[in-house]
Amino acid sequence: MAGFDDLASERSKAQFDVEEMKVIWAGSRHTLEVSDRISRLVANDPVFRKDTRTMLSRKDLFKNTLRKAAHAWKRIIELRLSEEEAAELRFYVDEPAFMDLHWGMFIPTIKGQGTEEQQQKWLPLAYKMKIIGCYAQTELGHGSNVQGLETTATFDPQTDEFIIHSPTLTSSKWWPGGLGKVSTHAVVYGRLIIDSKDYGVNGFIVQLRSLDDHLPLPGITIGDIGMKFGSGAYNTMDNGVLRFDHVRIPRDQMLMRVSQVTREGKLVQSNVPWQLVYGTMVYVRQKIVSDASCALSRAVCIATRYSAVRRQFGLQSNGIETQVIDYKTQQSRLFPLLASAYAFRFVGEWLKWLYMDVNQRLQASDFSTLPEAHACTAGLKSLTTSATADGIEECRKLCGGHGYLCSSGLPELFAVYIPACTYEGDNIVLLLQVARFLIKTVSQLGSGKEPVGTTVYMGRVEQLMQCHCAVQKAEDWLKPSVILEAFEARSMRMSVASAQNLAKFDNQEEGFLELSADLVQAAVAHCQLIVVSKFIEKLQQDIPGKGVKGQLEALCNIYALFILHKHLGDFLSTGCITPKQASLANAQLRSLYSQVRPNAIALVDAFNYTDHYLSSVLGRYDGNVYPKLYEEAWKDPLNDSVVPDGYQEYIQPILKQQLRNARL
Ligand SMILES: CCCCCCCC/C=C\CCCCCCCCCCC/C=C/C(=O)SCCNC(=O)CCNC(=O)[C@H](O)C(C)(C)COP(=O)(O)OP(=O)(O)OC[C@H]1O[C@@H](n2cnc3c(N)ncnc32)[C@H](O)[C@@H]1OP(=O)(O)O
Ligand SMILES: Cc1cc2nc3c(=O)[nH]c(=O)nc-3n(C[C@H](O)[C@H](O)[C@H](O)COP(=O)(O)OP(=O)(O)OC[C@H]3O[C@@H](n4cnc5c(N)ncnc54)[C@H](O)[C@@H]3O)c2cc1C
Repeated sequence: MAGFDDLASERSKAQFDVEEMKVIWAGSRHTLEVSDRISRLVANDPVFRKDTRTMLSRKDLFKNTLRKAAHAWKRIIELRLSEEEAAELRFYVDEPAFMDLHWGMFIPTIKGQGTEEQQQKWLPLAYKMKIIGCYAQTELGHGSNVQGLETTATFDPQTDEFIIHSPTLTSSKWWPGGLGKVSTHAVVYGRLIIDSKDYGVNGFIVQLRSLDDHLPLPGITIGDIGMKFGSGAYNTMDNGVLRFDHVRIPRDQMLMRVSQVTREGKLVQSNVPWQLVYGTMVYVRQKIVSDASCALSRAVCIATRYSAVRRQFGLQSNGIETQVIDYKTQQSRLFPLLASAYAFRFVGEWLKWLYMDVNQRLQASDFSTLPEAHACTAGLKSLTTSATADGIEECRKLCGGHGYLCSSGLPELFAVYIPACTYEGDNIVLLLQVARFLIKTVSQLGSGKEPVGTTVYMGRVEQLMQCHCAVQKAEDWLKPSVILEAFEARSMRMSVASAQNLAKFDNQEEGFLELSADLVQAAVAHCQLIVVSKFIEKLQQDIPGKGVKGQLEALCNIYALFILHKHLGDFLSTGCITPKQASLANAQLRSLYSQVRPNAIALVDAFNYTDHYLSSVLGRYDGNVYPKLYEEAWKDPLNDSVVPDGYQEYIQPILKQQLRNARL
């Protein structure tokens, strides 16, 4: 039967060891074992079913999410799951919920911005979930502009308390996940006011609801901000609104690692940079990059399997039509996304390492790598989430009409994913941060301050401003050194050109605003260079397993040459390559697609996703698409009755009217 046979035959064609590729994808044999075991545990538990999600009303959907979260927590306790296993469980439960903000933002904020004493007081309560917290930063009037927040925290020396207040409508907290209906506590960001002087934004731990009856405490107004894009999707989350009317909290509930307020009302700065108040965002942006590879690989897995099952046109001698995956246009849209999923996986791995390294340095009072960590997390968060959101939509189109059905799993994946382009920093705003970092780095060249980390290449500015790409034949594009130089030269030249244009302005801030669209492109070029270089570095590691390294090399080259093709204007206009070399790159790309084609199904099998996680009829492991699509359609509540509700009120009268008109 079509589907079963197609995918089995595809799997038999694979030219590499899929089991070893699973280890590479997971990160280690241990991680693969944990992920495999937990994914099956979730798939086999009826409470974690997902199939009715898009048909539930908001209230039922939300209650179902609460049920799942409570059940997840119960299983975590019963099975004594480690933090790693619990995180895998959350991943495979696959539903945004208040727990994400509690574990992903509230706890990390206390850890990163609280003093030892504050951590000792609050963390045990949070770890045992005796309190549930969220991250209340964004307001109705300001999200990107954190320094523009209006909530006030005024110190009252009489009572040794802060008075938390929402002075305007636009100061209402707006968006925090978990806030609307669940959280008992929040880290609230507000302006620290002492003796009428504004000391800027800081974090405060505020209790919101009673631990007895869950009612908001006096002076606090809370609710959900309403339905969001798509059915199911992010509507499992209670993004909330919050207002304070002179709510008092003890002084020791200001997070005081960065600066302290004494009993006398004096502000004392510690030796850590004030930017640490933004530290949780660096942590979460790093996590979001890893998540991007998961979301993109999931969509790619669905589209690749379906493309091997789906046949259209091109009747062959054996009477069978062509698999759509064999069309070159399908390959040229699908395989770069497959390559991007792997590329984002490896850059995510590296970013996790970078974050851990920065954290260790911070503990030892070495703050030197914080600007680089901020630029990398901001830039890569922006690059990977934008590409993933676009990629999921492309996968939907790659699945033709059936991709538009909820049972394909793609519409809900798209709807739940796209806010990643906005939350934790709007993607353009974040690229502008990278641009500032690049301009600063360029301005310091030749000053004796050597560029570090991902900007080391800028130290070779003279060479990179003049070099000429050495490619003479298509295969030359397979050399990592050739690819790296082209990407480095493009990024260097775009940053230098931006810096030179900026220097023409008397007022640098005005110049930055005027040139911001170009600056964003320079930032994108730098971030793409990071992704390419981290993929190349990954290939320099010991990679066991028959044929595994070869497949990864092909994917790395596809990613790089696809980006080169997509941004050809940059590469040509900066003179990094010639039009002839561009056309050789394109020829090489086509040849790489042919190389990946027989391995495509095995390359998506290596993600090791269960059918439960994919929740897609089109992406089923067994390829049994058509009977299941047919079966799925009959489950729609609209098919509960043969004649629909409303027939007598609305259809019959029309038909009768038509009959009468016809008689006239
Ligand atoms: C089912 C249940 C199971 C239970 C299982 C339990 C186990 C579960 C385990 C784990 C689950 C974990 C899940 C984790 C995933 C989390 C989920 C995520 C969901 C997402 C929710 C979304 C949350 C949010 O959106 S929070 C709000 C985020 N807001 C923003 O991002 C705002 C964006 N704006 C900014 O960041 C900044 O204001 C700015 C960057 C735009 C800067 O503005 P600007 O005014 O220009 O600059 P200024 O503020 O003055 O700063 C100047 C200097 O500071 C430097 N700088 C800026 N930002 C940073 C930074 N973050 N770090 C370091 N330095 C920074 C900047 O470069 C300037 O430096 P300079 O040297 O002066 O140039
Ligand atoms: C699903 C979801 C969950 C969220 N969860 C939380 C949460 O838990 N806690 C929390 O505190 N917040 C949360 N947020 C809020 C989120 O962090 C902000 O929405 C985000 O930071 C963007 O800010 P904004 O809404 O103010 O966008 P704006 O800044 O108003 O953006 C609007 C437009 O203006 C552009 N723009 C803005 N500034 C500039 C500039 N300087 N230069 C050029 N263009 C600019 C942007 O690119 C964008 O196109 C969440 C948001 C969403 C969608």
